[in-house]
Amino acid sequence: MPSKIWPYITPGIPDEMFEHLPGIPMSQREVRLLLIAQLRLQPDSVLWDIGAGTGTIPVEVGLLCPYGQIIAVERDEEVANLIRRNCDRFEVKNVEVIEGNAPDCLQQLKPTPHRVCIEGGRPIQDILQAVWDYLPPMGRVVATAANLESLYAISQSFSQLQARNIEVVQSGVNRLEMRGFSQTFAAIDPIFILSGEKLE
Ligand SMILES: C[S@@+](CC[C@H](N)C(=O)[O-])C[C@H]1O[C@@H](n2cnc3c(N)ncnc32)[C@H](O)[C@@H]1O
Repeated sequence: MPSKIWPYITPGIPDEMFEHLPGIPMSQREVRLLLIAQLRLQPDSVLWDIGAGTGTIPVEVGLLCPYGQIIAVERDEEVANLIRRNCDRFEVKNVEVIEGNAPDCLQQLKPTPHRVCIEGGRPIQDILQAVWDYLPPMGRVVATAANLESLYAISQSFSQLQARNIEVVQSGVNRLEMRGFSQTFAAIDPIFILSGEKLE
């Protein structure tokens, strides 16, 4: 695979075009699309991506929002370097990668965000509470949950924070695959995507 891929029209970059590391989770393309739609981005949005993993969101948003700034927060040094390599691969220049543990590292992030994506970090309630203090009125948070406990925790936090326009979507995506001699539909792990806005 070439080290640089350019140009690429987003959104919806195929998963295999990113460099991945074994054991490091990444948002699957169709789920990523739902998540990006919920962010409701503008060309100059500032996005914090907390628990940025493989860096698929920073790459897609960096390309979609040419005047935007993306701050990718990742606690693991090796994974943070993977995000940098994926940004280089797509020649994305408007992403800054911060190695740090949320929520402790959030106070050092500049500028403050219009949009926040949360896909990693526990306890999720502490991260949501911390993020809320940095959001402007009408700022949006999109958080994902892979299990019932996370769904409940995020939902409860939104309620405590008095988030407005809360939406919850669960993905249900099947992809055609060859299994032996048969073409079979295989399910992608369903994910809950929750979003909410700060009123004031
Ligand atoms: C599900 S993955 C994110 C996948 C990503 N959206 C992608 O498509 O590549 C979650 C990531 O969050 C990171 N993480 C977990 N807790 C964190 C925390 N408290 N602060 C920063 N990063 C964290 C993990 O190291 C992991 O790489």
